[in-house]
Amino acid sequence: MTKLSVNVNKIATLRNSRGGNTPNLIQVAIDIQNFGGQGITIHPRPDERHIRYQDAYDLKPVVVTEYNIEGNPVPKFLDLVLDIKPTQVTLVPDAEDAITSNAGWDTKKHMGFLKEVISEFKRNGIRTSIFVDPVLDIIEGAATTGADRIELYTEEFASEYTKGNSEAIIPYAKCAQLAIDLNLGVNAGHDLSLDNIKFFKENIPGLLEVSIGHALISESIYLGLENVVNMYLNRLK
Ligand SMILES: CC(=O)[C@@H](O)[C@H](O)COP(=O)(O)O
Ligand SMILES: NCC(=O)COP(=O)(O)O
Repeated sequence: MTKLSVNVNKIATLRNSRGGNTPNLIQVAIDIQNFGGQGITIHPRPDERHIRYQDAYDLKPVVVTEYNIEGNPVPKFLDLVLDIKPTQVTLVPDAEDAITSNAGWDTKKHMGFLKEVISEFKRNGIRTSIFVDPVLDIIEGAATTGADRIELYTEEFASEYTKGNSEAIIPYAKCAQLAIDLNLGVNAGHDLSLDNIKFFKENIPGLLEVSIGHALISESIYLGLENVVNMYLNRLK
């Protein structure tokens, strides 16, 4: 079974655009779970342009499914995650000025650092996942870091699939199989959508979880949030 974790960054973006509390991020997270969502993902960024650090704390008591916090493990992020102790932390090597995540870890180059932060999170009972491009060497490195899971960075797949190139799935399927052979769980995310999720799910072995935000919230403008959550759940069966 593949779990759907809904990334609520875009709800925070909309809220912040007016400075008040509409839409109410906490209520949306509660509703998503009531609609069947199996997890809530946030990706706070240092400039707090969408998720604020305080949101991460406010969400903690209401996320009764899986709480996944993503981000670059700079000291402020490390402190936040160790304090909140979510179900899972996903480490993403994003630059401060990046519009959105745009690359996975070079697991060989950053091996020492990754081993250190991963062991600290694991000591605190937090499941660890690292965001990676679909490259076999990188997956081997991920296994050596001690991470529990990888999150496959799916931007390239999504963009190629939209152009009709369904073969773009091949490196992802190979990397997922290698991860399984190396005892790593497999998550995926970035630009997954109602259009590509079924094909992705059907072709990736052992897919445990997808985190989806940008497309899901955009689709909800037309189709409604409850409906869209259920459309994803149907495609992930
Ligand atoms: C790691 C990943 O792919 C997502 O967390 C994505 O980066 C969402 O972040 P933004 O909402 O800031 O684009
Ligand atoms: N980890 C990916 C995520 O949380 C959502 O990415 P996107 O759907 O907003 O591209």
